[in-house]
Amino acid sequence: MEKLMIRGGRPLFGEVTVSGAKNSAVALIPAALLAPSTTVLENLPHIRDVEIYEEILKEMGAEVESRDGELHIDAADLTNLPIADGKVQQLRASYYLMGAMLGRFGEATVGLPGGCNLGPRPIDQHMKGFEALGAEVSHKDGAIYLSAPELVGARIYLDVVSVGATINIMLAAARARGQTVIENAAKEPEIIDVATLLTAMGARIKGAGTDVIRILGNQQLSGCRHSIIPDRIEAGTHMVAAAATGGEVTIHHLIPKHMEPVTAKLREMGVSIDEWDESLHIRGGSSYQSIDIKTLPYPGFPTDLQQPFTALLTRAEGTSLITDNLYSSRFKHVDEMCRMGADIRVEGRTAVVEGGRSLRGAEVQASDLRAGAALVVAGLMATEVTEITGLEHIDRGYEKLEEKLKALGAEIWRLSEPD
Ligand SMILES: CC(=O)N[C@H]1[C@@H](OP(=O)(O)OP(=O)(O)OC[C@H]2O[C@@H](n3ccc(=O)[nH]c3=O)[C@H](O)[C@@H]2O)O[C@H](CO)[C@@H](O)[C@@H]1O
Ligand SMILES: C=C(OP(=O)(O)O)C(=O)O
Repeated sequence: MEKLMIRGGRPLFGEVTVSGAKNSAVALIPAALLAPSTTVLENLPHIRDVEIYEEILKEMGAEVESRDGELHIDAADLTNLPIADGKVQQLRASYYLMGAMLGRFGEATVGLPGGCNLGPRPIDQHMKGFEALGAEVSHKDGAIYLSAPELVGARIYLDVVSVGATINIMLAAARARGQTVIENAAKEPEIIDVATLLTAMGARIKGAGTDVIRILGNQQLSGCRHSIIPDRIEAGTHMVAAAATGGEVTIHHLIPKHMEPVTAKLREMGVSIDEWDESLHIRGGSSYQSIDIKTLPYPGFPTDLQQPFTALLTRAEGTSLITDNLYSSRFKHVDEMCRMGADIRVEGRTAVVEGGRSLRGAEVQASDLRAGAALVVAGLMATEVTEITGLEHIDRGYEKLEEKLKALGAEIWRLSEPD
């Protein structure tokens, strides 16, 4: 078993560079399967979700080679194997194999996805989209079977704003005959990234980044070269860690516009932030105001940073409220943080954080990716040593987290112990 050990209490100082976005990478890799040729993805993050995808693609007959931070995917000899179990359950974004394989072959068998356990995570809107494009959807032995004699563009209104459904429908629609219109689409930057790739492959896409996206399909897509956008959630995690330790950190390779909901909330607390074209400078203080946060689809405050913010808010003066409007049970970090001396209670979808508490090191477990990030932030703030287990969750989504924090002055190391 591996453990992350943190001796807290040291302010972070220095510079850190953000990696490519996890939630883009895991959509762009399956998108590359839509063309029977080679796509090169630059700025790929070295994270477990990407590694699992590479393994899945190799099993399906694609040639995959990782060199100099680039992933070369040659999908010419891709075979339409059922992808029913095993690796697909290790990550959430394996659901994009449905849209990609349906688009490429008109048929797909894909197991139900895994990913962070945040309460119910239905995929009914993905299925609604595939059906509108002409696919028949059936469930068999825990897998979903999709089949369409021909994919034909359609008008699809999403009942729920969903990142996954928007991208999955875009993938299948990129190879459909005619135009698809997605209404009430998600507006996340990762959706624009996918649209940029699909456009370079030969689809015509308008409106990505707004709530109406138009996709004119092309059955002759071809490979291309694409550079992945910076990870706004990793950037936000460093911003929170810098503020939480009262440090001073310059964060490079980010898009400040993507950080606006996070920047606004940190400024409201009293954190000083300077912005440049591709960098932010965070200057933490010794005391912060309490704030209220409500997570919403982009451009609202991201649910993926709700948990790390909870750790920071234990330092604020007064009571803060954090409501997660996307996931009803994204609070598994709370009990662990209470073991470290935090005073937080969960009331329905809201965490009530009593500020002004000093945290102390404890043995805690990361139950999901951002719970892990929250515990790392808590560990950096705490006195004494914090031991974090459940690192497989953190490794799904953060590239070299402890190396990056160590370079900022954190006392953090990984221990391997026999199980
Ligand atoms: C791999 C990836 O990109 N993961 C991100 C993606 O997850 P994911 O794509 O799973 O999240 P969605 O945007 O689809 O989910 C948003 C909300 O819609 C609901 N919903 C979603 C689909 C559906 O068919 N029916 C339905 O009811 C979900 O339960 C949730 O409450 O967006 C989330 C919201 O920003 C982020 O937390 C995840 O990091
Ligand atoms: C919830 C997340 O990931 P996933 O959707 O891959 O489980 C996340 O990145 O915070």
